[in-house]
Amino acid sequence: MDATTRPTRSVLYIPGSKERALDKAKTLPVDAIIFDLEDAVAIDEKVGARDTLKASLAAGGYGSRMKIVRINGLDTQWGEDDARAAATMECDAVLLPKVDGPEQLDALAALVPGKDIWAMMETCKGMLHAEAIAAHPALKGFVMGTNDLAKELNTRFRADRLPMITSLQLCLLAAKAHGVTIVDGVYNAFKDDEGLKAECEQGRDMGFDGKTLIHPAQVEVCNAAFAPSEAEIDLAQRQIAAFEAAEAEGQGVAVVDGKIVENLHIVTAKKILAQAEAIAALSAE
Ligand SMILES: CC(C)(COP(=O)(O)OP(=O)(O)OC[C@H]1O[C@@H](n2cnc3c(N)ncnc32)[C@H](O)[C@@H]1OP(=O)(O)O)[C@@H](O)C(=O)NCCC(=O)NCCSC(=O)C[C@H](O)C(=O)O
Ligand SMILES: [Mg+2]
Repeated sequence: MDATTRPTRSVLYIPGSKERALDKAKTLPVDAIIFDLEDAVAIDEKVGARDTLKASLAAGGYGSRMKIVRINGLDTQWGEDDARAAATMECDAVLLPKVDGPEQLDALAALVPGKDIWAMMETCKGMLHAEAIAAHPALKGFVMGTNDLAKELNTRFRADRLPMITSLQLCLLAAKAHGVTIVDGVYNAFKDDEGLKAECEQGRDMGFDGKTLIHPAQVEVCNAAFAPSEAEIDLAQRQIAAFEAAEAEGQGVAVVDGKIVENLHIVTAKKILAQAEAIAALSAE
């Protein structure tokens, strides 16, 4: 499973200070976990959470779930020590909050040599510098921070997210242009399955690779929304078969369900099948 097919449908935040939640996550069918040292951890617990988290990651048990550690900003009193601690943790990536520009990633890269870096995209400056941030050589993923973004923009909550569509699109454009994974922001009302489903579907329609979550009850809805559906898998298989048959007859175009199928559609079809296989492999673990 490579970086392009590794599923990131569901990305669950876990407060790095909560041992019970750290243990619970080992049993949840999430594709990735953000072990949080930032906003989910109370000020009095910030320093202790580093040791709790380091011990939990060292003990293992998270299987093939991607392990991402979110540190505090480097401009806070905890950030640099968090980064030095994260550099020694059993994790796949370090996530920096409130990234305004690529120079902050340079500073983090010097503290966590060899680790992949992910960026929280949640400030107005970050939106305006999204392309330069995505282009950073250590940067492998974007996480939308829609709560902080709403705060900075002074938007009101709307189910259609119209006030932040431009920001979401700017980050999507930057991520796709540089082959970077991008996951959507959290849905705060964690008992509202219908609202979550609608926002997941909107995120999938827009091109997000997955969504960040705050509670185990959100995982199932999210995994379903960001996995290829049976209809999509069936269509992809028929497109590939039809295109191969057309090519064998010297044609460059096939027709499936009344719609043309060209080489570019086959690229998408093969990606869908690869994603479905990768998800099936995870489920079989
Ligand atoms: C929201 C919560 C505080 C609710 O917690 P709680 O009241 O304990 O929920 P439940 O009693 O329903 O929990 C049932 C069991 O599930 C475990 N649990 C709960 N949450 C998690 C979790 N996130 N990961 C793993 N396990 C979890 C409980 O321990 C219970 O287990 P058990 O007793 O064994 O059955 C809580 O869900 C929570 O703290 N969520 C995370 C909040 C968080 O991480 N916030 C920061 C990230 S959001 C953000 O910052 C986005 C961004 O920066 C932006 O700007 O938008
Ligand atoms: Mg935030």
